Amino acid sequence: MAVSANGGFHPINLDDYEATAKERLTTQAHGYFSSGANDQWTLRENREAFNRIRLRPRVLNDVSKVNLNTSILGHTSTMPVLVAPTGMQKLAHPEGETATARAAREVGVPMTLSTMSTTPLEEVAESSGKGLRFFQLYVFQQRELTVQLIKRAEAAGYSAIVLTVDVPAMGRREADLRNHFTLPPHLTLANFDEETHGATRLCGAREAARDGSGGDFGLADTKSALSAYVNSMYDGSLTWKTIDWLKSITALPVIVKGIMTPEDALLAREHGVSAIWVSNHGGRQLDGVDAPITVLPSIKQALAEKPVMESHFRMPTRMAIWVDGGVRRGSDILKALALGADMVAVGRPVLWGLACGGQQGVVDVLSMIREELTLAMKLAGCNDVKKVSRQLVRLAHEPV
Ligand SMILES: Cc1cc2nc3c(=O)[nH]c(=O)nc-3n(C[C@H](O)[C@H](O)[C@H](O)COP(=O)(O)O)c2cc1C
Ligand SMILES: CC(C)CC(=O)C(=O)O
Repeated sequence: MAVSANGGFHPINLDDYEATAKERLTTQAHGYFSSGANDQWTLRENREAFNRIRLRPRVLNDVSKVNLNTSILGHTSTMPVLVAPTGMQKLAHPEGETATARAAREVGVPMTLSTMSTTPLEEVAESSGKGLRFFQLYVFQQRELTVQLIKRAEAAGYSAIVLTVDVPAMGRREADLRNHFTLPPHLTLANFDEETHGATRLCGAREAARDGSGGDFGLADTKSALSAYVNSMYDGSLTWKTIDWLKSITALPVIVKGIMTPEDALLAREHGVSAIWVSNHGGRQLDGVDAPITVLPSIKQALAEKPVMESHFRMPTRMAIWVDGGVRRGSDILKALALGADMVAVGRPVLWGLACGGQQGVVDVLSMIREELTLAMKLAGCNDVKKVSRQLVRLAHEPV
């Protein structure tokens, strides 16, 4: 049980954080954080897919010390884990994104800040100082607004732009429709001001839908203010040329988040991105798609089979692979690394930690992940994340 008889909170795994967070959050906030799209098949599959992957431990390999240090975009992370972008974190805790960023810095892992932050990106940067931060970008129909966001992220010391490409329209999150999701009056989308953006608050969904500048408004937009907002503000016309445009206006590395097929992974590399982020948005967009961990091996293989040589040095171009979705155990991270991921991201567990204990709660969640990963490495006979190989796992269709 997550909460002891005296009301103390003694979590022993990430699910305990989730159970306690549910008790502490409003119905609207918990519904927004936890839910997936439609029947939530993909949301469940993100977890279940990990259960179908078996580990193949080796023994007698001196695991008295385990090295988790990982290089990422020329920086160092104390483990191959990063914080995924999640919107509106002040719904979880009054210190919201600031607490998450400080916690990530304390633990020594990168934090990705969402465009949909309830704290201005500059304030997050200032409060977390030298911590490694990436900025997640949604492209707005107002292109100038998008350019301003990028310039501000550069000026504030973010080290990469993570372009999310799996939200050309809002996924159908039925919990949000049932709860008539909106931001409470004391919170705003803090990266924008009312004058330039016109919608720093998700006000009444019905009005937002009616006032929107474009898009087809359906039932969802009259029931969820977030749905109305996204469908009226985001640019649904993005193409691969958008990557070229983005690269032409920023010198920061560009990461594309939301890749789910080998075809798109190859295209991403052709367009010169620094990393692809294999993700189905935590099961919140298209229900019925595979889990990222399921598609990861075919993406890895396609990239290896068709290497691209850098013209000058004749070296294969190295595009990193990051993955997220349903990671709740240290052994999940080990499986993802074995199947070809360079970095593994966590979304909801960080929100549960934030809801349970603010900055310290997020530190505790990330520390628990580190402890579990270290133990999984030891028990699998691997003493360095750089040495994790494909031989460490067996997929269901492979012989024992
Ligand atoms: C409440 C919530 C808000 C999210 N907001 C964003 C966002 O603003 N931008 C984005 O690219 N992804 C967003 N995501 C997706 C996460 O970055 C990530 O892909 C997903 O949560 C990973 O799955 P997990 O929660 O099972 O770890 C959000 C996810 C959740 C649960
Ligand atoms: C505005 C939303 C699209 C933010 C988001 O990415 C999410 O809630 O999953």
